[in-house]
Amino acid sequence: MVKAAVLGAAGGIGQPLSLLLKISPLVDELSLYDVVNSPGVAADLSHIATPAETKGFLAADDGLEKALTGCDIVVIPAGIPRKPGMTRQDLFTINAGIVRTLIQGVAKFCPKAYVLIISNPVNSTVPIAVETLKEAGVFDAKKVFGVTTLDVVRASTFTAAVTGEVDPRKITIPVVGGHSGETIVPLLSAATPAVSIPEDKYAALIKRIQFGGDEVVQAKAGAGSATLSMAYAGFRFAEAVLKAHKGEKNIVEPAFVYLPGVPGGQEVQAAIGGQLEYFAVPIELGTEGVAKATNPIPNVTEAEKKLLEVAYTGLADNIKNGIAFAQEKAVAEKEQAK
Ligand SMILES: NC(=O)C1=CN([C@@H]2O[C@H](COP(=O)(O)OP(=O)(O)OC[C@H]3O[C@@H](n4cnc5c(N)ncnc54)[C@H](O)[C@@H]3O)[C@@H](O)[C@H]2O)C=CC1
Ligand SMILES: O=C([O-])CC(=O)C(=O)O
Repeated sequence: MVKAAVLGAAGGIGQPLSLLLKISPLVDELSLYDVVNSPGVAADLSHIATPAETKGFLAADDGLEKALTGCDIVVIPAGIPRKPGMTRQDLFTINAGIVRTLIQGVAKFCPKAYVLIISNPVNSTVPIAVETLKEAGVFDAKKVFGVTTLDVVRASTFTAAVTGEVDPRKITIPVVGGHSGETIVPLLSAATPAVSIPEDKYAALIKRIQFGGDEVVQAKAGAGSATLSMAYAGFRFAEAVLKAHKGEKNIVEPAFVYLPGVPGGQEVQAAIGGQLEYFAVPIELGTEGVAKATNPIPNVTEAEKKLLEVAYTGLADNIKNGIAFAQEKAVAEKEQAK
């Protein structure tokens, strides 16, 4: 029996993501939680003739507790999206608190669940989640993921558009680092199968993958950011976690993880200079989450080395902000409780 929860289920990502989970044979029970409209979304989805029992919960009447109790996997797309002119870090003020509160719920009601964080800025919300779980004494690094799959999906799509491959799914490109602008590092040299990008197209392709989110934000012109492609990507990652949980082998997807706590993470940390505790790398998934983080950068090109250097600097700041926020809140809460 697998129980999944979507927190932020009534939103632009939450609704199509919940639809994909509802029609997945990997899910037996589906909890939809939001501060608005989740019972409506749940009633709608519940008419679909698939086995997953679907229920909606609001904050009132212990909704978060009811949604999360017994959950095996929690996917979190709660929080505000960008408008044109904003960076993902501009979302921190509001989304940091939302993620912390929801993770406190996870710590209390389903501490052993896989936690998939979509809410931006991922480079900071994941450290917030980790600090919050540590504070509650229930942190398992193997089960906490920042979802960067959309960068991997975009890398396939945009690279295929350059090489002329008609099916982008046939191209796999590791995308490492973080999830915003220049912290996103596509390693085209490690593509499988190998791809040949004309020199005069390389910089534009990298930029398009790094700033793919902006394309959607601008096209939606104030009505939000990527939702449908993100629902596809979020489901793809959730499905990978659940398939590996059931014992399927050789499932590898990049995700943003806490390196000191996962198998292989310390080697990756050393390979990226020893400073950063968080980094997106290809993860081999197993029955208990991360089975192994793999070092994706043993053979990077000079151009990729430069991209990585820029990413390290940006990431360090984003991570620091997330940790500081969670730690300050924890101290303030303890003071208040005295
Ligand atoms: N990791 C990634 O690759 C991507 C991340 N995102 C991020 O995902 C987040 C959600 O984006 P959208 O779905 O487009 O936004 P949206 O505004 O359409 O939906 C967000 C939902 O969260 C709900 N919400 C707000 N506060 C909540 C709380 N305390 N508890 C539960 N639910 C709460 C809202 O009621 C709303 O239904 C944004 O932060 C966005 O930047 C978006 C695209 C890609
Ligand atoms: O660009 C945004 O704000 C949403 C996002 O993370 C993406 O589309 O990659």
